[in-house]
Formats: sequence, structure tokens, C-alpha cells
Amino acid sequence: MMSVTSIARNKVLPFLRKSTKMQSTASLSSLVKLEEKQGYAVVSMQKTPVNSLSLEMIQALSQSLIELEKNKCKGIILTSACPGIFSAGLDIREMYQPTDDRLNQFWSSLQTLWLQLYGSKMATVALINGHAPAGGCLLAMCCDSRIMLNGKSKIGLNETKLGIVAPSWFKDTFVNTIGVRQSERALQLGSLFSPEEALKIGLVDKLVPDMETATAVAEAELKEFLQIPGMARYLSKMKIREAAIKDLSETREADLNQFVNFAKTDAVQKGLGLYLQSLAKKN
Ligand SMILES: CC/C=C\C/C=C\C/C=C\CC/C=C/CC(=O)SCCNC(=O)CCNC(=O)[C@H](O)C(C)(C)COP(=O)(O)OP(=O)(O)OC[C@H]1O[C@@H](n2cnc3c(N)ncnc32)[C@H](O)[C@@H]1OP(=O)(O)O
Repeated sequence: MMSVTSIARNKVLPFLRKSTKMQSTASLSSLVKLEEKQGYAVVSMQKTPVNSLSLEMIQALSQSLIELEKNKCKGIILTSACPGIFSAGLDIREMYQPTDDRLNQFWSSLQTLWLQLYGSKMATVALINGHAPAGGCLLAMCCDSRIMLNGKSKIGLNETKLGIVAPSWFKDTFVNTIGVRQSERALQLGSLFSPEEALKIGLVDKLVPDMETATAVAEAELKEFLQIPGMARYLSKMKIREAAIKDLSETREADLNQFVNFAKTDAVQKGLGLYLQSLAKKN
């Protein structure tokens, strides 16, 4: 007989039935480091220099989550091994002058990762130890709690600054985290927030002054979540998230087509090209 949890899981996580072409575990492990602790795991993104979310990086994160869930891991701390950067978001080079096949795989893998992490049964804490723009902010918002290192880093959904539009499921995640009014304003302006500002609007939950404190606070935060009976905690999380998860699960193909068509427009390609140039010029 199916448990209540597995029924709920089947209801909200139909994406698990889809198979995605995945790279071998060995080739992905250089991008994501998994450290097993007592009852939980630390997942460190280590794609230098900025943890940009390329197809391979997205698949590595997905594969890590699959393995951790298979091993009955109860919770994770998602963080970065790249100094000063949590994640620079989607790898812009994946969207600039792409081949159709790769662009399709890229977006479809991102959808899968979002569905997995946002709908995870595990308790999830993001330890944001550096910049987290766009897709980096999305990853952090998929977690149950966000601890951010105070300092010069910025976090937010800055897509409009690149001339692109955050898709509905990015918006839903944002709205579920900081509310409608703040999201409407920040999405239009492509706002990137300082840690203090992010704390004020509820985009992050706690600030920490240094990495030593950060690790201790993230562990304590995760343990607080893990003390709650797992099924009650998971089903409560789903009360907030299941509408967004169901929405993308049911419209994946349309969302993929919309992204591919939008990304390939001349205006978007021109904007992305200029943005890449501006990043290169900085150095
Ligand atoms: C009608 C439409 C309806 C619906 C819409 C449908 C579909 C939606 C369509 C599109 C949505 C797509 C969503 C996208 C979300 C994203 O995540 S876009 C990515 C946004 N990311 C950024 O803007 C961050 C850019 N990077 C930075 O600001 C800085 O690099 C950062 C502050 C992170 C770190 O600064 P610093 O330490 O100084 O490092 P550098 O800037 O020197 O960078 C080092 C090298 O890394 C390269 N790089 C940086 N970021 C990226 C990236 N995101 N992708 C690829 N490469 C990146 C940078 O160029 C440097 O490379 P180099 O060493 O010069 O070779």
C-alpha cells in the first residue's frame, strides 16, 4: 500500500516519471561536491570561476539530488566552493547562439532541477556565501531557508537588465518567497539586493558575518527543520509550493517552446551578446 507521503509525492511530482539524458556520475562529480554528515549532506557547487549553470552543471545538481534521495538523506545544505560567488545564474553562453538540441536539453534540465529542488522531501538550507543573481537566486529560493554571508554580494532576479524575462515559475518562486508587491517591483527593475536589503524583504532569513558562523548557523537551521516530523514538514511545504509545481509539470512542453522561441529572437540574442561583452570587458 502507498504511504500518504508517496501519494502526495506522486500527485505533485509527476516529473519524476520523465527520464532525462544524464551524464555519467563520474563526469559530473567534478562540478558538485557531496559531503555526507550525520543525517544530512553538504552539497557544494564547485564550477569555477562563478558556478554558472551550464547544462552539465544543472545535470550534476540534479544527479546529486537523485543520489541523496536514493540514499535516504534527510536534509542538505546547498552552498558554493567558489570564493565570493554562490552562483552567477544560468550560463549565458548556453543561451547565446545555441544549437536547437542543446538549448532544448538545457531548458528541460533546468525545469527538472527546479521541480526536484523546489519539491524536495529533504529539508533544504541554502548557505549563500556570495553573489546569487538570477538563476543563482532561484536555486537559493528553492530551499526552505536561506542564510546569507553579509558583505558586498548581491542577490535577486536581474533578468530584465539582460533584456530577458523571468519565466512564470521563477516569478512564482519569487512571489512565494517575498510576496506579490515586492516581486512585481523587483522583477520589473531587475533588482539586485544587498544582504541587508534581502533580509528586510524576506528574500533571505538570516545574515552571518563570516564563514565559520555561517556553517554553524546553517547546520543549526537545518537541524531545526529536521526535528519536525518529515511527512508533516514536507506536506506543509507543498501546501505553499504545489500550485506552482503542478503548473510547470503540466506545461513543460509549452514553457520549453516559449523559452526556445524567445531566446532565439534577434533582440534577445543581441542583448545577450552585449551582456557577455560587458562581462568580458570588466576583466
Ligand atoms: C515573451 C517572453 C515570455 C516568457 C519568457 C520565456 C522564457 C524566458 C527566457 C529567458 C529566461 C532566462 C533566464 C535566465 C536567468 C539567468 O540566470 S541569466 C544569468 C544572469 N546572471 C548574471 O547576470 C550574472 C552575470 N555575472 C556577474 O554579474 C558577475 O560575473 C558576478 C557578480 C557573478 C561575479 O563577478 P566577478 O567575481 O567579478 O567575476 P567576473 O564577472 O569577472 O566573471 C568571471 C568569468 O565568469 C563569466 N561569467 C560570469 N557570469 C556568467 C554567467 N552567468 N554565464 C556565463 N559566464 C559568466 C565572466 O564572463 C568571466 O568570464 P571570463 O573570465 O572573462 O572568460
